Amino acid sequence: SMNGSTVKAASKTSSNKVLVVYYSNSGTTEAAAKRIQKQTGGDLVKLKLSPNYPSDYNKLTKVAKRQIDKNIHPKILNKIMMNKYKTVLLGFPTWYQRPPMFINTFFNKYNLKNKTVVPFTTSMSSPMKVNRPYLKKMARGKKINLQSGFRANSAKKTTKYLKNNNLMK
Ligand SMILES: Cc1cc2nc3c(=O)[nH]c(=O)nc-3n(C[C@H](O)[C@H](O)[C@H](O)COP(=O)(O)O)c2cc1C
Repeated sequence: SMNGSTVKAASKTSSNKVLVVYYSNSGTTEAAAKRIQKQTGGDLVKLKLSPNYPSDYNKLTKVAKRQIDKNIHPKILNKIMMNKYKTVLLGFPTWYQRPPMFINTFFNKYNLKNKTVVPFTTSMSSPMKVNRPYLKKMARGKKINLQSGFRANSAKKTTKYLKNNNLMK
């Protein structure tokens, strides 16, 4: 039947599960990811990187800049069973007007074919859209349903995006 309980049961099958996967250095993206996890009812995974980034701001800026200049893709150590998920919310801080270089690794390491990937970022002021050309390039040719995503600094705007995109649990 098409009653509400049938629809609800169907939405809980494992292939419809949401993954919220993120990296955060100073905690802003982490706070956003935890809010998004609660709102979507998804699984939460923090990326473990090798080498790990320094927390000291000046050191971090140097390491992050060098990775861009040398096209370094840091290792991601997490094993993630991607086949469990249909939708992947991918969170990262915006660094130098673009995604950090481990996001390249993310798109290469995991099989995201036929999945919806919803990027979200936190930043001092840069909008999500500065990241888009880079993300589009990373997703190219992989049959990924890449969404425009959102800047997650504002809880209100996050809620609005999740509602508009039918991602609330
Ligand atoms: C290396 C580096 C580069 C950054 N570049 C930008 C930038 O281009 N635009 C911006 O608005 N904020 C920039 N920021 C600020 C971070 O995006 C912002 O503080 C973010 O919320 C940090 O997330 P986190 O606390 O999860 O690590 C930069 C910060 C760092 C450390």
